[in-house]
Amino acid sequence: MSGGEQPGLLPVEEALARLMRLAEAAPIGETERVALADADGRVLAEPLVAGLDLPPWANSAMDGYALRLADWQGEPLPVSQRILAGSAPGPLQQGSCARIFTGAPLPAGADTVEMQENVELEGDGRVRFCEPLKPGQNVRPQGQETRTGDQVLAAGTRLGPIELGLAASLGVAELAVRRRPRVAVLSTGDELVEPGRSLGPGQIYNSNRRLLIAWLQRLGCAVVDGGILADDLGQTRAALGALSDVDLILSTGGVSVGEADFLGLVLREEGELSLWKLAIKPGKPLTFGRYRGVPVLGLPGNPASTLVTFGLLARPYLLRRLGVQRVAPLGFAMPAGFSWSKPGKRREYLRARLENGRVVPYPNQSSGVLRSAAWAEGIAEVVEGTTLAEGDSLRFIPLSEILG
Ligand SMILES: Nc1nc2c(c(=O)[nH]1)N[C@H]1C(S)=C(S)[C@@H](COP(=O)(O)OP(=O)(O)OC[C@H]3O[C@@H](n4cnc5c(N)ncnc54)[C@H](O)[C@@H]3O)O[C@H]1N2
Ligand code: MOO
Ligand SMILES: [Mg+2]
Repeated sequence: MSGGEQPGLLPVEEALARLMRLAEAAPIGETERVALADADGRVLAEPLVAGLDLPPWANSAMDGYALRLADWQGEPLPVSQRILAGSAPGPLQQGSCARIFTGAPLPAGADTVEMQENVELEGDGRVRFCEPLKPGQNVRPQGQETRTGDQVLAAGTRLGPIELGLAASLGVAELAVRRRPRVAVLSTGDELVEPGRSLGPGQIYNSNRRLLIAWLQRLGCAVVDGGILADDLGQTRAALGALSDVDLILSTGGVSVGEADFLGLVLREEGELSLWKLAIKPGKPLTFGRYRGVPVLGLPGNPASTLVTFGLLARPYLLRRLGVQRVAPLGFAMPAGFSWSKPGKRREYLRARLENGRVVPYPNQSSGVLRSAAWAEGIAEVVEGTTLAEGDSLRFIPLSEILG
């Protein structure tokens, strides 16, 4: 145990490693074929193999003139044809050049293109090449990007705009993807009220439900909205037991040690518990287990704790169940714009911004303050047992890296 670890609290890396093993043991293996238009955010189930060369034929990278360099002695050349993108040119006549435009096929026999800015047109229409020419210049050869049979995307790739564009460039209209994980969202807490209704004494609005449902949908999950679950042992058992057909029950709240924290209790006493109590702030009481065989991830109820634990642990868990290999956010090192003098027992994830190239934390890091995350551009990691002076580097994980 290193100096900063707190006995009984699981280090974050160990928790993530355990969650990854649990995810690998419960893959969502079924696949379906979807149109590219419906594939954004989904996970590729089979490698994408090129069924054609890219480009499919040699073409010009510039608007200009195509010629065969070996046959050219430096003299001005007559223009024997004009080739636009989308046309199918005949072969290049010997002793001539072709007017050609960007993306147009190179005529057979031509091997070099000069851009039009570097030529002069003679009175009789012949083209004088004014600059030295290199063989093959401004030509994009057939198969330069991809050869037929190349694997361009591995199974387990998460599909986004770039991957969809790449598949389209290969003429692929449908892809085999993993089916959407079915995730039930439960918000525990007698104090919770949905927006749109008026607040009674002691009540607050349910923010976690909206936050998690929107995030899960961006992740390609099919959400089963379990609404608000009362702080009641019997109702907790019943709610968990009724969700036998989902891939994951994701709840918030009720995992600490309070007398109304029943979710953790049910898992600890009646289910199987794989992790509980992490060396992470916010997020310590994060709980993972199974209830009647269904995986249950209990996120702490404080909204910033929900955000951090979903982004750093639940999101990687779900993606790994879909076969995605690189799941943990990478972030990057940035200099601190603050100092940290008291080494913590838990790894702290500060909601922070970059200002003048330095990490600046939101002034109120209470785990109940969701506004800190709306202000923030990322999460800055202060490792347990360490101190920081201004200018020391720390990991900054942009929210954009994890939100989706
Ligand atoms: N004696 C101890 N008390 C607490 C400990 C501890 O170790 N010993 N840990 C604290 C930490 S750290 C956290 S985090 C919280 C987490 O508790 P729970 O996950 O059991 O969550 P609740 O108690 O149900 O709620 C915590 C807080 O968050 C609010 N909340 C809950 N759900 C929502 C929601 N859907 N939308 C908005 N806000 C929500 C709730 O009202 C509470 O204020 O436990 C500490 N206690
Ligand atoms: O771990 Mo709790 O999330 O600090 O507030
Ligand atoms: Mg509660």
